Amino acid sequence: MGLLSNETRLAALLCASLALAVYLLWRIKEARSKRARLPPGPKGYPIIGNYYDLPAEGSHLQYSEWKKSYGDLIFLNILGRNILVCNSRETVMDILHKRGANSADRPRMPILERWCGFGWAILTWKYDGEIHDRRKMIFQSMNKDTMPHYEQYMHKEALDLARRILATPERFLSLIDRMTGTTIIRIAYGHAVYTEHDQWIGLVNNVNGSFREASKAPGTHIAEVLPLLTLFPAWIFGRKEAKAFKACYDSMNDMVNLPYNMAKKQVERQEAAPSMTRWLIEQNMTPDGSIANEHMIKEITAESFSAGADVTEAMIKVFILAMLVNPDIQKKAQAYIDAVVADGRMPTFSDRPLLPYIDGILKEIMRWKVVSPIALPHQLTNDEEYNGYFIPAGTMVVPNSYECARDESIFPEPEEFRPERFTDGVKLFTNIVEPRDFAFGYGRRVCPGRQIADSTVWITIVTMLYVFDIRKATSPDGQPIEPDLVLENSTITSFPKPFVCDFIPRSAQHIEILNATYDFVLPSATTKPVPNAV
Ligand code: HEM
Repeated sequence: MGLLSNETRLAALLCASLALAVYLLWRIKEARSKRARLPPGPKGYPIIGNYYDLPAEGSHLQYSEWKKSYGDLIFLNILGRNILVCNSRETVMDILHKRGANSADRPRMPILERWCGFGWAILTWKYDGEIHDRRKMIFQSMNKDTMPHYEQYMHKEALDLARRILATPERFLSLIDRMTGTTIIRIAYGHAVYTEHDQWIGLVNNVNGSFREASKAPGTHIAEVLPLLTLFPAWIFGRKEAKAFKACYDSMNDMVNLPYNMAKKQVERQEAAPSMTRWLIEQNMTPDGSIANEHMIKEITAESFSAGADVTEAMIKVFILAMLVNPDIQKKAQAYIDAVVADGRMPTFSDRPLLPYIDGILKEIMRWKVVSPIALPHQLTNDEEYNGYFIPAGTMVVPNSYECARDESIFPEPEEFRPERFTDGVKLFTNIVEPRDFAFGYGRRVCPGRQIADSTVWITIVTMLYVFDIRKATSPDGQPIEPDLVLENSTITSFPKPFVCDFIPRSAQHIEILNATYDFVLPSATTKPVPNAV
């Protein structure tokens, strides 16, 4: 016989059941109340949620449209994944900057990681473990000792671009594409690209080409809906699919290993030009001659190489578009440059403080057409309460940078290209929102390459404006050809659609000075890719 009577046992059982029922009711009520406190958003369908509400590309346009109905915060659910869209500068800053400790993760990108071989790139990682060391390494490799070398590379490549455009102006789009690649290759590895068919450029092309193929493969679309499938090898979709993903995987692998191994050999032979790789190897060299953290060094240099070129290219093309449709601004910028270089030389980085109007143009390029319109998604680590709303842990946070740049209360008539928002030509205004704050992403995941990107675009702008009048091309019947100002959206980066224009050298003297400057900057790089233009 037990110590408790049957009545007592029954009473205890009843009490426990009651407590459990109360607890369950409370949980259900709380879940309901939390659900009721989710931010508003389009209703969606059972299971698939808002899957069909979003276009495959250019989702920022739909978010901006929804802002009219739902406001600054929009909550979506796509196939079970919660998504919070921050549709104003205030909400972006509050969630991604002020609450940055809780919003620094990334959603998993299993297709990129497992099938495309991109798992080594920090942009696919959660915000823990080695990512801190890697981001620190990138920042540290851009320091006061290395930046002057990188600036010389940027300057040389900008001059080289101007000379190539002089020689074959009709190829200006592909030349800009090439130049942003060669600049970052030089910064990352110290390698100067001279020939058209350089193997290093080939590596980037292989990666881009195979990645495009893999993204188009039906398996990718199916796995987007059912990410668990990425736990299996890609050949479950057949031989063709497996081949596409393998090509992607192999090209990513090559990009991590081949340039690094070549640069490392040059460092060992003490023949390496300054670069991120050289600097990081030297900093991590141990007394026994081995390199500490070598896997990190080769992966972050490869990531800089792959992450930097496309977006910089898009920004420079936006600059050309802006000049085409704003000839008065172009003239004004040239007048400022001419006043600073009146002694018959080209502008250099040391002129930057004297040329606030060029910085005004650069800021307006970042604002006018945001080339990373939704940056990269972040993810909440824990539940979040914001303005009375409940946002569950694991929610993917999408900043609508495009909308931030079009806030009429800050930037009246946002469609207009107007550097005067930021400068009177004598100084830069300090009381206006800084477009870099939305062009390069947010909080703890802000772009670690932004200083390089900013300087590359600045020196390119000032060089192009010094050498050329950029004008609309004319059709055979003599009419100016209007460029399409609407950007073409891909998943992450938006690009100007292919367009034509004329590059008219400003005078024979400008060309002479260009050629002389080209010979003067980094004179040790003697192999000349283009004969002196006349
Ligand atoms: C105009 C050129 C560039 C633009 C507009 C740009 C923009 C961005 C944006 C919007 C992000 C996402 C930030 C976020 O998650 O909130 C990002 C991330 C990143 N960018 Fe850039 N970027 C540029 C150039 C570069 C360059 C030159 C490098 C390398 C030297 C670079 C390396 C990276 C890396 C490694 C990340 C991932 C950071 C992380 O996930 O923690 N970017 N960039």
